[in-house]
Amino acid sequence: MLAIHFGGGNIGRGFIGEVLNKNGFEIAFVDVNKEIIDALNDKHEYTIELAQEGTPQIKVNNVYGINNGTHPKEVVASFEKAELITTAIGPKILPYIAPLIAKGIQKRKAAQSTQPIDVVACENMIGGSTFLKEEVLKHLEKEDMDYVEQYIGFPDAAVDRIVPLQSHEDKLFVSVEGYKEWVIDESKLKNTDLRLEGVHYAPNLEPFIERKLFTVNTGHATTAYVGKFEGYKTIDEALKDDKVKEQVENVLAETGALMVEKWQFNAEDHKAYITKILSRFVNPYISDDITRVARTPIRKLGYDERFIRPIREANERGLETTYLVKTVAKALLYRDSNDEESQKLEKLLQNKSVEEVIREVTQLKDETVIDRIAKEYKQLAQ
Ligand SMILES: NC(=O)C1=CN([C@@H]2O[C@H](COP(=O)(O)OP(=O)(O)OC[C@H]3O[C@@H](n4cnc5c(N)ncnc54)[C@H](O)[C@@H]3O)[C@@H](O)[C@H]2O)C=CC1
Ligand SMILES: O=P(O)(O)OC[C@H]1O[C@](O)(CO)[C@@H](O)[C@@H]1O
Repeated sequence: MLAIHFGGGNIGRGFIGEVLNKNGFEIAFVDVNKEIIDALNDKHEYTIELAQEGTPQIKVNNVYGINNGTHPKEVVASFEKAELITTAIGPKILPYIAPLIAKGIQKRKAAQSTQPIDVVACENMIGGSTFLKEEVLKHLEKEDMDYVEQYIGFPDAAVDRIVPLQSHEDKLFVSVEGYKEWVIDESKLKNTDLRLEGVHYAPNLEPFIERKLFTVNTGHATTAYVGKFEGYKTIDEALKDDKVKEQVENVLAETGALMVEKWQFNAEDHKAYITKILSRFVNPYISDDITRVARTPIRKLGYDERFIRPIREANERGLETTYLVKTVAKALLYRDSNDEESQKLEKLLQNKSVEEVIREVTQLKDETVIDRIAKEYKQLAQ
């Protein structure tokens, strides 16, 4: 059984690889990072270490690498015998791998394969696989459409495991937190015979992905933007400051109220979920750089992303958004000289009014919310 996984980075090796290996798959990691690909082809195995007491290790074997930059045809050829396709490559990169996936699908069609297969995007975004499908369809012909609809599934998914930026002498070694959650929308599966152990199949993914994105990712990003504003470098360091911690708790109370109202999560259970998530952020075995969690602020300030969507949806329901709005203002002030989007944001704010920048970046139409964010920003920027 072969699985093709796009993105041999932290979550690819540190989570998806572990699950696929446990389920008996041979894994072809597709990546443009030559060092990673060469190491995979040299060793055919790697080690995951759990960042918890005793630091237990897990071996992942039966793996190899394909460099899609230099060997795209090899990627396409491997689609013929693959039984699962996954990605963990970053939302912005999905359009760049879409042409290869389209060619791979055409390869299966040419081989008259009637074995259904699923393409699962494991990215931090709502509707990741659906978005990838739209990108893939752009590279297919009209006559391919029936084949895609019949045999190729793009079920959305949510993945949750904290894997910080890290660097080891062994390029494949990866340290991850013990906690893990991978949920796949079973309603969009085509290969319904394949059920991965370690994956939860949900008839309706939306509550899971929203609860995860608007708690783990909103909470983490709040820690990062507020923490950076207060002068910290790492997530755990920032959360030791009560000012930061309180803002994170207040933000999660706001998104929590929305989740409880929208999806009828039990309020007490949701409180316990928040407590669990906060304890993961301060895991003493992990040092997570603020720059990783805050990366690409323009994307994170997007219309359907971790701040703006809860603000919009809470407003529609008359719920509180004071601390979400305060955090967006701090995100606008986030600066990292190595982050292109942060640099772009700074330039935008130098050349346009903050109201214009908020409209452009968040796509918000509600002028009252735009004014509230702008007011907070102006106070902070003084
Ligand atoms: N690190 C984490 O804790 C988690 C990350 N995620 C999501 O997983 C995705 C990947 O995140 P990480 O693994 O942290 O990032 P990463 O940077 O460690 O891994 C991404 C990999 O994609 C490769 N890549 C970039 N452009 C490529 C291209 N055009 N073709 C082939 N490969 C390419 C990079 O070389 C890298 O190895 C993101 O969407 C992230 O939001 C989701 C849950 C947890
Ligand atoms: O990967 P993104 O979307 O840039 O956001 C980083 C977030 O993703 C995670 O790595 C996993 O959900 C979190 O630790 C962090 O909040």
